[in-house]
Amino acid sequence: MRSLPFSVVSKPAGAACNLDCSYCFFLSKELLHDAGSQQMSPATLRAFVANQLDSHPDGEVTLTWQGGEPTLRGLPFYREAVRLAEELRRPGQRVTHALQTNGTLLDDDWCEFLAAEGFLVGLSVDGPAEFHDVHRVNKAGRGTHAQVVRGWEYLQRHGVETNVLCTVNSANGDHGLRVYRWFRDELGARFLQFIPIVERVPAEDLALAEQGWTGPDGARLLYRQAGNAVTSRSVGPAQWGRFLCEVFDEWRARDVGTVFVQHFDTMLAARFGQYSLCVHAPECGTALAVEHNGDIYSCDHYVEPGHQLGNVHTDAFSDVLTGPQQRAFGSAKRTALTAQCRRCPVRWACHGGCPKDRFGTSVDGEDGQNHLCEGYFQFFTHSSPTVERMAQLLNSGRTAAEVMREG
Ligand SMILES: C[S@@+](CC[C@H](N)C(=O)[O-])C[C@H]1O[C@@H](n2cnc3c(N)ncnc32)[C@H](O)[C@@H]1O
Ligand code: SF4
Ligand code: SF4
Ligand code: SF4
Repeated sequence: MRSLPFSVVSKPAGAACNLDCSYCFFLSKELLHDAGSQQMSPATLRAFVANQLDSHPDGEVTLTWQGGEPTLRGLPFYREAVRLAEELRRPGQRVTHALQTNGTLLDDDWCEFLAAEGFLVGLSVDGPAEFHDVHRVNKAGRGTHAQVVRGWEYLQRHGVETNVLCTVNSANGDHGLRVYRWFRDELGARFLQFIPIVERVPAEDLALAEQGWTGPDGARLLYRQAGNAVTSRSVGPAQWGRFLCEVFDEWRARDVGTVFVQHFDTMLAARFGQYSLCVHAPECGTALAVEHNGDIYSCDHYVEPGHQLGNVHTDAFSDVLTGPQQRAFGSAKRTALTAQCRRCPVRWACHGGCPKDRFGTSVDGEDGQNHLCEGYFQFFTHSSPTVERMAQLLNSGRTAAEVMREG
């Protein structure tokens, strides 16, 4: 059978984290497991790596570590992961490594290793301190900006390839230009990804969710994609659209070809029928998540009962991907589009957005409209003429950056 291209994020330290970001529902996922260690065992690591390699017999394999905070699993675990990949890979198979981190525990030892092994690192930063420190706090509730910037500096000093992941939320949502310029001019970042915070929650759980998923009596709530209320930490639909438009205008005027913003690259690729971001692809279902105990889930945003597909010890990734449950999960993204989406002029770029955010009502009164639709529509409509022009330039053998000279 032909192997499907797919990706997996895995959680070597489970949902454990040294921070307590107020919008982070991933922390609640520890409730899925019995109390005890959330550390991925050597046996599960081996099964995970072998399963990945077996399911990509001829392609390139990326081992992506996430969390919780994956650096809590310690450097020896990753040295072993790299060694195992080398031991188990077939001739001609290439293995690359990626780590998504809050950056606060990075030091010279870590960064020397990450550089030597060619890791691609995603670093979470929500812009300048005045915004970042609102939500990205440690267990004592203190902002973590200074530690994250120190982590960035270690990464730079050792030449580690780094992407910045910036969530867009209630604190920074009205400041797209300031955030973008800070990344470009003060941090010196060149690869940026913006993720909208949409903390969807049933109305009856909203009060608890606003307190960070733990009530005064210590009651905890397992986060699920359910309900149609959102926390006050979430970005608003129009705010999300304005944020992206502000960043786009600055990028289009100055930075095409020198700063890479995932949403803009994705849009240009979609113009050529290629989909690099599941959120704006016609279908999804090829981005799996693996918990520390090896349990496999449909997607990192659906680590919840009802979406478990198997376990790395017993089920091949290639089988769970092509099984009926996951195929239905992936194609529902297309088949469940509302009539408003189906006739939308920017559907080619948007594709209705992520199913987890489809809890709004369409203009026709139909359920299942993306909560962020207004913002997506605004952004994709605003940027379409420029993207179209870039596509024309590329088709005529020129560079997309030439669009900047055209004013
Ligand atoms: C869950 S963290 C795990 C890795 C690491 N601890 C970090 O912060 O980068 C992965 C990414 O998810 C983002 N994230 C956290 N809470 C989120 C939420 N409610 N919605 C969308 N993304 C979220 C984080 O900001 C981070 O960029
Ligand atoms: S550092 Fe990452 S895992 Fe930890 S609380 Fe923040 S977003 Fe969540
Ligand atoms: S549910 Fe959303 S995040 Fe998950 S694979 Fe589909 S589009 Fe991507
Ligand atoms: S912009 Fe709105 S209507 Fe258009 S495809 Fe996206 S979610 Fe659907």
